[in-house]
Amino acid sequence: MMTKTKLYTLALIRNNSDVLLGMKKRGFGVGRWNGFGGKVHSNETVLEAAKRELHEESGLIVNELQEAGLLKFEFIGEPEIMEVHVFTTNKFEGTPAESEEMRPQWFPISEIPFDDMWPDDILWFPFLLKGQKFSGYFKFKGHSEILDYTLEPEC
Ligand SMILES: Cc1cc(-c2ccco2)c2oc(N)nc2c1
Repeated sequence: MMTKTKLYTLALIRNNSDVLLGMKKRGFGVGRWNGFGGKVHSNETVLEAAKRELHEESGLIVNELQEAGLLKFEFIGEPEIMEVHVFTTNKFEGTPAESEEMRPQWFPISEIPFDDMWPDDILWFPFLLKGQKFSGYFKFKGHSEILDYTLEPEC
């Protein structure tokens, strides 16, 4: 089967020792805490999409996002590979506000709710929190079982 890569963004906002997560209220990943992001439109760059999605989902305005990592997700039996560009910043304007998609909440980095997040997160968050860029590939069976993965720091 021919696989097709689709671009997504994911932004993790920091404020000193806290990280901003959103509870997904509907759609893909519903019921899990995650960063803010979504699909990249054909008329925008990945960076523009990351800023747009963050604003749509959290109300925050960011002028700069730094690249944090790259994650590729494959699902057994599905042709699409999700190529997720991960960004982070601690420079933002505004106060997080609930949207139709997301309910935002600040978490101390010592209390990140990994049990209620995508199962890959506990694996790559340490790189993110250390400011070490990373590149990962995860093969999922359904939405909760990782069959195998690769994950490495990228310089
Ligand atoms: C399979 C998968 C997808 C995403 C995703 C979709 C759009 C943005 O991210 C994830 O995000 C996280 N943290 N794990 C994830 C697993």
